[in-house]
Amino acid sequence: MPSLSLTSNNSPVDPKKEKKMKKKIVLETQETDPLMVSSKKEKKKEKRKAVEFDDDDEERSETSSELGEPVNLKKKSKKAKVVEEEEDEEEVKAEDPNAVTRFRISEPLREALKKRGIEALFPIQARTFEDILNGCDLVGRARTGQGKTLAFVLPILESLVNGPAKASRKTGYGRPPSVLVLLPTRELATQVFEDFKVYGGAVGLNSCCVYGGASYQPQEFALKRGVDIVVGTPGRIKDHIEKGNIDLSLLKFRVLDESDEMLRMGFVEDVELILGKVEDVRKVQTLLFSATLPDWVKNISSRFLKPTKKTIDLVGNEKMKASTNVRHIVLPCSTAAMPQVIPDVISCYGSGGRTIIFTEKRESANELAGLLPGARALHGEIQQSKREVTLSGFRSGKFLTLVATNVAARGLDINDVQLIIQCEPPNDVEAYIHRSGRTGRAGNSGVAVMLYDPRRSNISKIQRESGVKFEHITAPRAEDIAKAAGVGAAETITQVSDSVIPAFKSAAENLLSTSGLSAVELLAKALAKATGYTEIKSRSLLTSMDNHVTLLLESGKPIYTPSFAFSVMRRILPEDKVESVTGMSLTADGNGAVFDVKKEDVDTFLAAQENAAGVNIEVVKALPSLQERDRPRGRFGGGGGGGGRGRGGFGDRSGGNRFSGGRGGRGGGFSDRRNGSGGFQGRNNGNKW
Ligand SMILES: Nc1ncnc2c1ncn2[C@@H]1O[C@H](COP(=O)(O)OP(=O)(O)OP(=O)(O)O)[C@@H](O)[C@H]1O
Repeated sequence: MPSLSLTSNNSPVDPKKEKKMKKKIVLETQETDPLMVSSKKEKKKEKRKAVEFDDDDEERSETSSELGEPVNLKKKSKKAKVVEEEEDEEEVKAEDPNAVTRFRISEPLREALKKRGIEALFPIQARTFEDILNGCDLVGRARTGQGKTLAFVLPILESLVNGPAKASRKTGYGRPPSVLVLLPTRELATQVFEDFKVYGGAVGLNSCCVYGGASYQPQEFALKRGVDIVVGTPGRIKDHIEKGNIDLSLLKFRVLDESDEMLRMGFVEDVELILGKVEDVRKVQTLLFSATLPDWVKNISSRFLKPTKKTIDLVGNEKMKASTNVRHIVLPCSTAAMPQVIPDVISCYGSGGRTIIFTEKRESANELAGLLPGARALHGEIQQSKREVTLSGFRSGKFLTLVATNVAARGLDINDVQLIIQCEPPNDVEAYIHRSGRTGRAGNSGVAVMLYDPRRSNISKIQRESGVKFEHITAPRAEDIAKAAGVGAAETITQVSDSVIPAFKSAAENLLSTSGLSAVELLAKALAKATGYTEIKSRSLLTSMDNHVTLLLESGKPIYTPSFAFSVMRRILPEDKVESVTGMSLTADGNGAVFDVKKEDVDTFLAAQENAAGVNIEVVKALPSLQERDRPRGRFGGGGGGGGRGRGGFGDRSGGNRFSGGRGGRGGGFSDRRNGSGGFQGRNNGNKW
């Protein structure tokens, strides 16, 4: 039974309810004031008063009791302690300059935020809130995962229900939208729509999401019925405008999220057409957000935003443009080695959470998803309904590895993504920043591993432009993975019931007496077998290929070309052995060449140096710095081979140019319109997501 206290009119009130009422009054007072409502001192005073009032009441009721005064007093001091603790906690929250209570955010929105565990705004939200609510056009930039979505969702909603946009906003059946949000991908549109649904719903505003690949009818229906917020991809929105389903005459806000991607992808015309439908631009507020804002986007943005626009750039000239919550790692790996290396990278760096693997091409995504146990592919060629099922399965944890093209690079916010693997460095730094930013979100940490061809990859360019200082590692060694597996297996063995011992004891004794191995050695073998190991494969440092070893060749004079290295080897080794060499790369100092040979050929190569004076061949213990070349001939395979044989230095003989390609800059595809045949078809060139 809750204890009752007496109010001034002596009617009994549940103290919990009373406290809530008092709290509400305090919040309401705050709402009437603009930003930081009452000063800290005033707040303290108010609270102190409230507590004193509580105490008085309790004292009155306590003293009116005839029994057990000491008990009651004890109770009171405990309660007072709790109140004090609560007060301290609230003070800490209130002291946070970004506490939600310090902004002009109304009660229902605050409650909705609280339900999702949000009590303070992130810096980009805090820095842009007032400007947006006051009606400014704004360009906002913050690193990935820093909460840019709520940075526009919250002030827009607040403006519509309590702010400047309220007066002229239409309500009722068939109302035209007040807000239009454009995003580059369907998945992202759905995600942002979810936020508008939750927070907009809390203040009585409704939203709808329109994108290609989905049926027109339900979208038309929702638009005709009347909606406050429309979220979608440019192609389908343009279609709806042309069909007369979207009337922008009373639009109050237009938002370009991931603006650089939308404009870069050849959407400039669509976006311009859509934005151009607004007759009186003075009445519309335009907001533009992204983690990356190349200069050319800034220039274009001046066409869409008013000259008085504000720019809040939390990255600015800081060297590091990518997420600072992410460990950025690079690992040399050939295409052929990926199916073996990727599972090991996941076991070493995935922390048991979700992993997203990025490939450049759809076929590579399919192929890799087929090779990795429990992985699914996501790209633009997959039917929309299947794309949605795949993404929701990944979000809900039905499977933990998603192999995706750039369709998943932007904006996607998926819980517990611990690891990002990029199968090759992307062509532009923005793609690196966004892909690696799918982990390490909202203050959490994560790991991004990028696989690369040490001779051709533009790692130093990405490093320079993103400000990331890459950590260089080699593929997890089989010994390390086996060791970790052995520890786990040893634990499970102790859990095996003793009841099995009699059945296996005589076989064990027999083995011990005949094998010539010690008990420990035999047990080690048993653990290996239990974890699926029958041998430990050596892995090349250069290409990460199993059962390959990386060797260094020096000839006593500079080695300027791979052909020269091959010609040196031809003098001392049989042709078939020279032919079997893969991954030929020149060292950065110009004095040597590194390459991979099969494990069983190592001795032949090491012995061959005896045949020529001045030639040195040795096993590489740590990969030296290598010369980087541009990638004119596509990645993995094609060119680069020695001796004019045209064989790929990185030896992807099986798949030709599978992981090659890249995006053709502007005009690369994405078209989620008309035929509904997959949203990322290149319009102007072959950018196949
Ligand atoms: N004030 C906040 N407090 C706690 N969590 C928040 C807050 N604001 C946003 N979040 C959470 O942070 C995560 C990242 O937010 P969001 O997706 O908006 O980031 P972003 O900056 O748009 O990232 P990207 O550049 O990758 O698109 C989301 O899960 C979101 O719910």
